[in-house]
Amino acid sequence: MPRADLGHIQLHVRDDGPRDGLPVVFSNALGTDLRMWDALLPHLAPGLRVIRYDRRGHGLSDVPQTPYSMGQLVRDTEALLDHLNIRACVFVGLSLGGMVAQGLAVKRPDLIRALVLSNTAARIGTAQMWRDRAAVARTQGLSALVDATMARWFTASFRASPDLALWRDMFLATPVEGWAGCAEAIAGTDFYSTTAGLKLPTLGIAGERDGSTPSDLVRETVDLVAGSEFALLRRAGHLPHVEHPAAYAEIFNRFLKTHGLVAE
Ligand SMILES: O=C(O)CC1=CCC(=O)O1
Repeated sequence: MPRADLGHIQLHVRDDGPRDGLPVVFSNALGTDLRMWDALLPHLAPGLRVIRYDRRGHGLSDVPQTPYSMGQLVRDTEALLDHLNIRACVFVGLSLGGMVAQGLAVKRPDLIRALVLSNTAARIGTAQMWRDRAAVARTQGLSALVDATMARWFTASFRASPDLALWRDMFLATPVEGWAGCAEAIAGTDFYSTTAGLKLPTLGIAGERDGSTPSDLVRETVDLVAGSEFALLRRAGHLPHVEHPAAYAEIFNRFLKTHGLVAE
């Protein structure tokens, strides 16, 4: 299914695996598209229905006129899951995707059975920082932000490898207005009080060398959810599933098994 028509927007989506498998929805980081999960998929437990999508303003999805709000990003995802007739999914959100995960879990608990908050937080950075970055993107282009972003996302050894090119290219291919609109949505987001009210199986994952959402920040958010679990990946940055896909999947698969979501 290339693009889902949700009425107010068309989003690029991939819906793979058996229709009757446990639905697992992956929600991307700012400046990435659904290919960001490619390396992880071969390591996931068998039999899952895997749904990935490009957020508004990213990848092959529509780029509506800005401003965007977090409420709109959550509504887009809600509409997508309703469109695909998905209920009780495992929702994996990384960074901005993890903010959407928190907002969606509060708004539509019927859609989410278990939550993975990866390299994310209830509030990321400061509002001014995101507004400043959005202004730089609009005036100078994403090329003015790419080096600093790669340094926050990846460890030095990964940055020295040929694999970095894919991520630079993906970031630079993001429509400027889409990136800036989503950055401004992050600027206006503070989920501390609402995330603290969540009651569902929740796994937090952090990277030891994450320059965007340091592990202590991720842990602080994950600890808001009673009974949550937390895992730290060593020698990993902001996208630990890219640098260590097998280790990331092992943590995820174990979480699914512990909660009886897949067979032992
Ligand atoms: O761009 C960054 O530093 C990291 C980031 C914050 C939100 C997101 O999705 O990526």
